[in-house]
Amino acid sequence: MTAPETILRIAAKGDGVTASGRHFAGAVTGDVILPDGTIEAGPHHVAPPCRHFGTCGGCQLQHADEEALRQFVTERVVNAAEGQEVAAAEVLPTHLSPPATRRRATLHALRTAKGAAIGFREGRSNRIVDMQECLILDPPLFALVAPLRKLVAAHAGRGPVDISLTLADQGVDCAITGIETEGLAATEVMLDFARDHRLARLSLDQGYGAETVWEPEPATITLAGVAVPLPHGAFLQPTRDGEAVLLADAKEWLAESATMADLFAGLGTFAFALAGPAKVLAVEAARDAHLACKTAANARGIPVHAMHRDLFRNPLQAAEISRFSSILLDPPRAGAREQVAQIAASEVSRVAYVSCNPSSWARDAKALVEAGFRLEKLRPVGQFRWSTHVELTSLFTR
Ligand SMILES: C[S@@+](CC[C@H](N)C(=O)[O-])C[C@H]1O[C@@H](n2cnc3c(N)ncnc32)[C@H](O)[C@@H]1O
Repeated sequence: MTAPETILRIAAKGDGVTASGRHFAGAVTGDVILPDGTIEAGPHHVAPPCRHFGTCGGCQLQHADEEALRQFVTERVVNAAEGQEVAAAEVLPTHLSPPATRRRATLHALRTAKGAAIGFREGRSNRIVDMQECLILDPPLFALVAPLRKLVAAHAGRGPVDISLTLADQGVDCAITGIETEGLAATEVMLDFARDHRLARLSLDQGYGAETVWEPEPATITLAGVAVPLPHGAFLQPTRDGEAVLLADAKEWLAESATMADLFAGLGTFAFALAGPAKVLAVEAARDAHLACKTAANARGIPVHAMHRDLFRNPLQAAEISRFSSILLDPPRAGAREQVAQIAASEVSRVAYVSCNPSSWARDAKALVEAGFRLEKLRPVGQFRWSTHVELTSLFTR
């Protein structure tokens, strides 16, 4: 390289990119790459606030300031649309979740010669970063890290331990895989741990699936004012503030609809927010999530009809889709190619598409545009702050 080059944007995997298309790890928008390859920090380059940044795989972008982070999330979504030649009539302000709001996380732990290590893994490695601080976790989740370290040090075998933490209505729902509790004394230890730390639920998976050992009252998650039973491992939007933004968009965009289908509905995050007086069909393939949604809707007499169906193998057909005033879909990272083909072939004219993967969304968006839809609104959302995971909401009409 002969002349210094300025970083113009952050690429999908978190590297800084120059005008000539060169990628530099650790560089952010506005940094200058000197001829010897060193990074001269620009106005958007900040000192990473967490001591683990650089080794911990949980965050990739703590060296970017708020403006550069926002630009990254926005461009990921807008560029994905443009890459498929899908033009948005309006790009709404990007939402970024603040620090200390992540309400679910899976940590890894291992007993060591000195005690135990617990935390996220290093990037591209199985090594565990022993977490002394975490700026993304909701404080009740982080508060359990030190006690869990002690528990693993005293009671785990030599194998890996996985710990899923979710903030439920009653406190933290904790599911541990890899600690064996044979005998009464070992079980007592786990019960004491749950009681001492006021867990909402403690489940242990000893190779035969999650088994609840402590749950003083049924664990629930309140969605739009409805307390829904919380099954093990069920999907939840990662932050409350992010969920509120997704719901506000969906409610505004689908306000006029009398009947809706919420596809890939999970526990009913969108269905419960959109129902009444509107009627909502909530379709979901995970049986536990489907049953939780159904139970909550029936118990409260809410006009949500829960349907158990695999929408990859058996998407709602065009004739079924045409019965609804509008469709909301929020598929997993793979997107919803088969389902979108049926939506495209139907008579429905209003579709809200929420996505956690701009690439698969853009592919599906193109199929909708080819079927006569227009992308009216597009909002980039960054619930996984400081990471390269990006989400979005979008409204299509025809
Ligand atoms: C991104 S989550 C969204 C869940 C829900 N909309 C929410 O906001 O909480 C995607 C959901 O799709 C479900 N899912 C995955 N594959 C599916 C399939 N083939 N058919 C139907 N649902 C599926 C998952 O179980 C999960 O609940």
